[in-house]
Amino acid sequence: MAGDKQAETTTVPAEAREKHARLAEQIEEHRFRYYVKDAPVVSDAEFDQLLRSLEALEEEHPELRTPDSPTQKVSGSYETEFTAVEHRQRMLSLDNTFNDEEMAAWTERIARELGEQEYHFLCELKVDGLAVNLTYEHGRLTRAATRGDGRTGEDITPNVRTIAEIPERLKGDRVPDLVEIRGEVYFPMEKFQELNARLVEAGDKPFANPRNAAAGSLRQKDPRVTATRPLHMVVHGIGALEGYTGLTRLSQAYDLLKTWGLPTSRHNRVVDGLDGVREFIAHYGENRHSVEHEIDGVVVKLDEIPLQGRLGSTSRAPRWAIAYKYAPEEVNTKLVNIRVGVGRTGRVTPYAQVEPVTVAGSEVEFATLHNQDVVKAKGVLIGDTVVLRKAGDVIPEILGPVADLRDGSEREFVMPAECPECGTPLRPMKEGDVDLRCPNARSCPAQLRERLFYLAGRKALDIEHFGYVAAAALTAPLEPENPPLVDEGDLFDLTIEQLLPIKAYVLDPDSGLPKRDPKTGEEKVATIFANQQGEPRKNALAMLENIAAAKQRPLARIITSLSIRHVGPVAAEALAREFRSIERIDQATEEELAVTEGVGPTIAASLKQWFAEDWHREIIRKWKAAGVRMEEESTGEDEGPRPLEGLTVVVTGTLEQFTRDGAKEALQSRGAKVTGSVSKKTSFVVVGDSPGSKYDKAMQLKVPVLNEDGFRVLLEQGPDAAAELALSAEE
Ligand SMILES: NC(=O)c1ccc[n+]([C@@H]2O[C@H](COP(=O)([O-])OP(=O)(O)OC[C@H]3O[C@@H](n4cnc5c(N)ncnc54)[C@H](O)[C@@H]3O)[C@@H](O)[C@H]2O)c1
Ligand SMILES: [Zn+2]
Repeated sequence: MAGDKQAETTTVPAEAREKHARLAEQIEEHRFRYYVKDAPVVSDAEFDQLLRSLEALEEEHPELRTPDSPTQKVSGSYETEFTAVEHRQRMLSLDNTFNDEEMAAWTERIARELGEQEYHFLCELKVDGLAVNLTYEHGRLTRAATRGDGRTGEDITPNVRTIAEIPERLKGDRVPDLVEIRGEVYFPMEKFQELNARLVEAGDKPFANPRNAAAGSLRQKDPRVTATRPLHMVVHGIGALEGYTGLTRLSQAYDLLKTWGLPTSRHNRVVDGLDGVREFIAHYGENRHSVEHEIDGVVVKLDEIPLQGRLGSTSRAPRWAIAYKYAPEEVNTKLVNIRVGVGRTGRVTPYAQVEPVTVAGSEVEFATLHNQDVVKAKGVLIGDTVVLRKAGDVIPEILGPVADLRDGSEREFVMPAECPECGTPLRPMKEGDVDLRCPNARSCPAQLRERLFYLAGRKALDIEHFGYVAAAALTAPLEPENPPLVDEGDLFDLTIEQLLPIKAYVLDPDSGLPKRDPKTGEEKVATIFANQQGEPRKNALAMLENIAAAKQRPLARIITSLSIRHVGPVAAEALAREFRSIERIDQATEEELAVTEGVGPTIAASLKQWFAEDWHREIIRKWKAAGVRMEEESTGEDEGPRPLEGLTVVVTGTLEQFTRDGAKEALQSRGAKVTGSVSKKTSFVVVGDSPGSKYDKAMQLKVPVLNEDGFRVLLEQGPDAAAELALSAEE
């Protein structure tokens, strides 16, 4: 008994106390870098993780939860260059949930506390920007401040006045004597790179991400600088209110704010209960990138204002609202190297190799950098810690460097002057082009490998068992010395005897780099087409069979497979339809080509250039001799262009600009088949509002899903362009 008593009064173990102090200090340091310097050195997710650890520790040892713990405060208060101003009503932070369970627990708590009361949830987007407080007195903007520690913020009135969206005067004749408007100021993602480019050019530090850019832009000593930044605002709350009564629902208050001319959100939705909340969370989880600003989650609030008052707040956050955070799309990682790759058309593009990180559910090791000017504009140095973003299905990209972590060992990237694979001096294709190209189109191993890989791919000849490794092995093997293919010409004459002795690197399809043995670290080399006994592998035989079968692909696919610049599957289809043979395309004049529907002058010029190369003509000659289809019978009927031929499309939900029949007709007139149920054979599912089960089925079967914008792209630009916009569960 005495022992138990003893245990109860025992103070927190020294170890836990030290851990608490260490964490608290780290958190304060990060907050200072984030809120005062606008230059955090860890990602938000890492920061949230630290805060969560501190909370867990305090859960275990409640004595550690003192009022000045970082878990109990709204950010911190710091000396800054700005004048301090008191908020009339405190500005709070929000408690976070990270999964459905936590969200359900919160709604249960609300239900328990409110008992019989009727209530609604107001779902909003959690705008990724910085919080500001606008004070309007008799309809006039008299002050704008940052959140600060929630009681005292920084006076940024002149800066906020430069934001066009924020009214100097509220509209309408019934405005309150005084009102505090809370909202989020954000910097649009698409303008972000422009800003960093300008900063780098002027010798200033670039921002790590758009949120820091918003905060840094707003917290400028000179408001003329702020005025040059494309800042926007979304209103998400009301603080003090005097001389106005009768507001009972927050959703209605927003309607009112809108009539006063304030920038309210068009995404808010009032729902009845947890199911509605879940739907909202799911919807914006899917459509995160069709919103005009970045979001890091959603915020769920009790809509009834009197009930908000009844639930009250803690020192840090209201009890009547909660944030739900989506999986982070930004992580910090190290930029290990910048490499250059050579594409199918010889374009040489730098790309980033980073320390592998998991982001948005997948491991990322490479990120695109487009060209040497982009590298410069982003202001990243090799060796930098960088912010890497992977948004949805988009290719990972580097946002910017964490400049504060530099130690002087970082170095600038220098674009090579020569092709990394064939040594030919690089040059722009045309004067004024930013992109550099390797002009050695025929035998640059990189270009040939990429062309073959494309030729065998789904968009062109669709040759199974002919992937990246085979393409590399056939064009640049380690043995024998002379590769079986020096261009595409001999593709259809390959024999198994040629394949068996080939030794080559086993390549990683993502990077094109040799795979390494995890134990020895050595690059993996293998006989690609033969087994250890020197007999043909099954795949090799299947590949040859499939190559032979590909000779009879439709003419349009044969044209596509030639990798003629600008001639993708859609243009190839148009050419095949109009000319019906390679020979007739060759013989057509540039004018004839240019006036062909779906072709146009750029493609016409490119075709003429292509056919002017002897080695290209030689490919055609060899293919023809090998029995590749070079012409197509006319079907006789004049059908007009059918760019969607062969596609099966399902339309579900309500579209804004099309009736269901209208959508169907638009598809059918372009040659697509429209069906009512989703299967693995469906090419696209077009979804409008409230799509229902077909949408779920599409996700389940990994069929590409298009929203209305994507649908329009499908109609106007064809399946390839639309596929890039498709949402899919693939990952
Ligand atoms: N990387 C770092 O070093 C670092 C340091 C400190 C804070 N942070 C990050 O800063 C963020 C801010 O932290 P926080 O304490 O303000 O908490 P928070 O961002 O999790 O939530 C509170 C804030 O959300 C904002 N908000 C956006 N949309 C809203 C809406 N519709 N309704 C109500 N509020 C809305 C408000 O400004 C509010 O103050 C967090 O994401 C945190 O990870 C990062
Ligand atoms: Zn080259």
